[in-house]
Amino acid sequence: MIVCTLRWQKQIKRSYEFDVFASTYWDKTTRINRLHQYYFGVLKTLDPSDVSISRRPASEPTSVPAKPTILVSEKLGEAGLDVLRKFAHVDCSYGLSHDDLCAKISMCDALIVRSGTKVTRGVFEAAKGRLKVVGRAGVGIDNVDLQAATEFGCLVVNAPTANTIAAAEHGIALMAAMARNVAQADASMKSGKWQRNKYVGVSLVGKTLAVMGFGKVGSEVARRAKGLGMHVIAHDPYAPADRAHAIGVDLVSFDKAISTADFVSLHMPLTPTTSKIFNDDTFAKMKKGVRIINVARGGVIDEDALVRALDSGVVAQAALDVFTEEPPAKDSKLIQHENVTVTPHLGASTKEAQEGVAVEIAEAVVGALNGELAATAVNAPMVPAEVLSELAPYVTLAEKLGRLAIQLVAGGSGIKSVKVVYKSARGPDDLDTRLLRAMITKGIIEPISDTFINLVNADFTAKQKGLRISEERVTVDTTPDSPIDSVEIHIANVESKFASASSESGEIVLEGKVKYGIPHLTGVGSFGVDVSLEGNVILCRQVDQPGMIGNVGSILGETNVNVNFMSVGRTGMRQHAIMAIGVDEEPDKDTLKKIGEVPAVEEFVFLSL
Ligand SMILES: NC(=O)c1ccc[n+]([C@@H]2O[C@H](COP(=O)([O-])OP(=O)(O)OC[C@H]3O[C@@H](n4cnc5c(N)ncnc54)[C@H](O)[C@@H]3O)[C@@H](O)[C@H]2O)c1
Ligand SMILES: O=C(O)[C@H](O)COP(=O)(O)O
Repeated sequence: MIVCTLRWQKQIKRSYEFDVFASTYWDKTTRINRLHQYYFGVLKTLDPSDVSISRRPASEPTSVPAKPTILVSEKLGEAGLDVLRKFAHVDCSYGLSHDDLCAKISMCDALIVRSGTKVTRGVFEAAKGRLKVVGRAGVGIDNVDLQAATEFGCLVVNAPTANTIAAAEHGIALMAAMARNVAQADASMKSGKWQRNKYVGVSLVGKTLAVMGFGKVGSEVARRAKGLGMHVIAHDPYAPADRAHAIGVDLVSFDKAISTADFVSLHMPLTPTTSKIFNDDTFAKMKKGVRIINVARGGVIDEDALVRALDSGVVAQAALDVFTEEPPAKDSKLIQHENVTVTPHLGASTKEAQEGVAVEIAEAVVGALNGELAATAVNAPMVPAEVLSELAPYVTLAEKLGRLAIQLVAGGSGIKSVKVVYKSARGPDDLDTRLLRAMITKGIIEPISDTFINLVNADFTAKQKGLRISEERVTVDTTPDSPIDSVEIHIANVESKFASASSESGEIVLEGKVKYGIPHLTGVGSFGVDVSLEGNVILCRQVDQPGMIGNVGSILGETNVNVNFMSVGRTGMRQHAIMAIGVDEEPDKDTLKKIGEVPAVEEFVFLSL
């Protein structure tokens, strides 16, 4: 806490207490300037010489993080915007061109889109590392380049549930409207005609509906179609049969579904496997006169093939909400086809769904910017909150062990494989190590590259750098109250800067534990040590003899380097020992040199955290 006294024309006007941005600004002038930057908008007449500052000794200054900026590139419900505005600067710039989006994105921490914004690799490149989260206010994430997001360490979250019913209702609406020529008859009447014979429709009751993709929307469509008296079958290679049976739906093969249905309703995501899955071949297998509804994604249909199937009468009608290109060309044969009913991607467009989606995505994005792992993460493992809080100190331990390990490798690179051993009283199913593996990867890679590593891109980056991280879980007989007893990092086939860190098998080995919530280094090579990992670490190998702790301690003390922890591990009395010293500051070169010159010190290394 800083106590700041402000004066106008040499009179003391007021004292304020501030949290300053960063506690590292020790000298008074800098701090005054810092406060000026913060308050200048309010105190325009203030001159730096009119501010006196004293640091309140009793408490530590805390940092005031700057508000993040969230760019919303498509219309989002007000309730969602309210959630965002409480936390961030919100820039609602709807309808940006791709170039304008790229120009803005490096000033944004998060981006919220619907299906109309293409979040390409170019967007991630233009973000220059600032973009942390992309929120998709809806289900389909085919407009976001997930591979690029992952490579750039950007989390992608979606809002997968709030528009399900809206989409299902739209599917049913399109099916009924198509079957009874509602749109065509409406247009005809509005052009002054009265064509009762032309628009004779077909009934839904008793007809077979094939639901292709029995997920959230597909199953809701199935439920509603049953209520309309239809016979419903479904195809979904990944859906559990009992969920389908529970609502009286049979799961069948793709060919069976398309060849027996009178109506085919599409509800699968657009993926490389489903792209153009409805094509000349598949239309040829359908019953003549079949009717097709698509509220999923335009790309699952080969649209030229659909036009051919409509022209030949194999497909009697189609009702489409989604298109390969959106908006489609005005003269598109498909859109203009008299047997086709179209809507401009309205499946999710109800007031209720849009408010729900907006809140769902706003909460996910705010949570992600706050460092929480989102439950709807698309490109990162989802770790439940309770697991996360239990693992928190081990996450810190994992990263620090990684950082220490890489600094022990001579040359600092050239590592091909790292083995991590988790010792735990819990069974393997009870121990989620993805987060720990990611943090070890972060600790190992960040000091030797300019890549920022997080849970999103850790595995990808390790693979890209040719680093294989293998994991082994060893069950030990300790208390299962704590998730992990110890974490070990083994790096094989590398030379160590500190020979004593290599075990008998020649691997660099470090072991760490969490004690009272604080990460500790507890093993180096074959030596047991115990040093809390709160600052930097000096490792010294020495001949075990009296006075060593005092000797090294006083060299550090002479240059005001504070020792926060010290421990000695030895092979035997008066034999070799390793002294592990935790230091708050980084000693200068001369101080380190003096430590190396202590006669009993055989080797030493400074490791910064
Ligand atoms: N038109 C709209 O406005 C609108 C609104 C909501 C959802 N959608 C789209 O609808 C689709 C479904 O959404 P959802 O929320 O039900 O998603 P979901 O993930 O709950 O369901 C998709 C289902 O498709 C299945 N599937 C995957 N590959 C398949 C394949 N090759 N064949 C058959 N099934 C396959 C999956 O197993 C899953 O059960 C998505 O494409 C989504 O983008 C569109
Ligand atoms: O995938 C979805 O959620 C739907 O296609 C809705 O897309 P929209 O948010 O652009 O309406």
